[in-house]
Amino acid sequence: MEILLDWKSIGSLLATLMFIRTALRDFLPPEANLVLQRFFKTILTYLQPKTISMSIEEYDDSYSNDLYDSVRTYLGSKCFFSAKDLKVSKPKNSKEFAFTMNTDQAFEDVFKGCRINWSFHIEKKTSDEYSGSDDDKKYFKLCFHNDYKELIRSEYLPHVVKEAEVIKFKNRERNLFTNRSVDDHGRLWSSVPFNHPSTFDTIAISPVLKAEIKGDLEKFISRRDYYTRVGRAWKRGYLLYGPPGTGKTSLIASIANFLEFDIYDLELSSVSDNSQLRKLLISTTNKSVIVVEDIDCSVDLSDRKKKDMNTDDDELKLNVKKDKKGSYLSMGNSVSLSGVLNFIDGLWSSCGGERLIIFTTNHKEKLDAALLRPGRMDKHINLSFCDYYSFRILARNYLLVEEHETMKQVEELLRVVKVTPADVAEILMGCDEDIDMGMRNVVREMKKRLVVTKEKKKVVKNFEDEGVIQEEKLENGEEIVESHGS
Ligand SMILES: Nc1ncnc2c1ncn2[C@@H]1O[C@H](COP(=O)(O)OP(=O)(O)OP(=O)(O)O)[C@@H](O)[C@H]1O
Repeated sequence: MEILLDWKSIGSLLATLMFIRTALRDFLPPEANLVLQRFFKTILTYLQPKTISMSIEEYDDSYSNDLYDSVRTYLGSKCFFSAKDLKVSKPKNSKEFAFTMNTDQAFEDVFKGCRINWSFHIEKKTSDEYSGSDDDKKYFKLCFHNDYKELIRSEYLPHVVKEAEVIKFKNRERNLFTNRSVDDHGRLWSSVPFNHPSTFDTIAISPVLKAEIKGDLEKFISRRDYYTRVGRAWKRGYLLYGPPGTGKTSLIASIANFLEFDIYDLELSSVSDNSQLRKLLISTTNKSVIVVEDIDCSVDLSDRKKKDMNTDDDELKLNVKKDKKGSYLSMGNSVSLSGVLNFIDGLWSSCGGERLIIFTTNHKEKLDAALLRPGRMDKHINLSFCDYYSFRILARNYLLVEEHETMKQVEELLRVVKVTPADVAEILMGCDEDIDMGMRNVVREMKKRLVVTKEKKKVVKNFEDEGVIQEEKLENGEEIVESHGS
């Protein structure tokens, strides 16, 4: 009954309003009419909701949107306490849990009196040149009162970016080398910390090589205009090769520290296809080092010539990977060699920022010539066994010693015995309070190896006489001789 009355009242109110409106229009002069119209318009505008929204998409014209990345990190740390539906994961090797908002969840943030409502959305995409037709459009949406538009632009968004950087930095510090970045790229990136201690001062390589690398890096980062002028991507490719334990990883950390670049450790064997590879690469930030370690084990790169003939890009899918001994591991990887080569060749031409791509291998000889040709790997850096100069750096780092009575002996032994800097570092580690013991242990280890080498040579000699010798190379590059006599 009450409802009926209400409807009746509304009806009569509307009728009255119509009557007044007609009366006003007929009896008031046009000027007064205009003023009244403006008045009603202002009231209507005032009554309209003043919330405005902005969306922050994952990709901006197919290129990754840095702001999206920052928002994800920022909200990840904030939403734990307030969002009602969270995704939680523990990235492999990470000590931390990662929280992310589920889709269509809301989270309210307050900044300088302004309430900001955040939500996360995923929409099915129709087709996209870069990321493939089945990719989803992901975006964050923020809604706030119109009055705070300027505050959001000039203060809140920069605040989000800054906070995200602090969070990322703390995560790196906490998780050190093993941390994988918590992102929705399938956890393919490992983020390497900025505070890795290896620098050009601590790395044990020859001074000539050190100066050469530093000079090359300095030249590279100062040549933005040059790269723009010649129309090439501002990138440089390094190939670090040498036996295990000679400092390839340490050199990468030294380079990143020197340039103050981020490091992305790309696990090629985990990338499912070329489009994912492309997407990952364009999602890297400017000023970054992209590392593909043990390239010879990641995909079967040596197979190129066989498969390259008369095949198109799709056919060129390599479904194998090898372990360090060269045996084939599980199938399923479908990153093509052409995918890798294409990205080296300049996928980033229009990305702007500088990027260094570093490949490492223990077996340079296994790499395809196409991968080694100039333009793809601008610099090949050989890291080898410990020489006297490198040893002195390690002794200084680990024992704080410049001179010692055994130095001469060490120098002579290093001429004939192959030890890696990692071997020496292992021996010296923990001997900083007993320098003599540290140095003695190094000498003892090298003498042991010398005896073994001499023994082996003797065996070779004997077996050579019997004609049943087969030479092989150990993985660490040390030549050994094994007899396969009957
Ligand atoms: N040239 C070097 N200078 C200083 N330290 C080194 C050097 N080479 C190796 N080390 C020490 O040995 C450890 C292992 O070295 P690193 O991982 O850099 O070698 P790598 O060549 O990358 O080995 P792998 O091929 O097995 O990955 C390092 O943590 C470091 O302590």
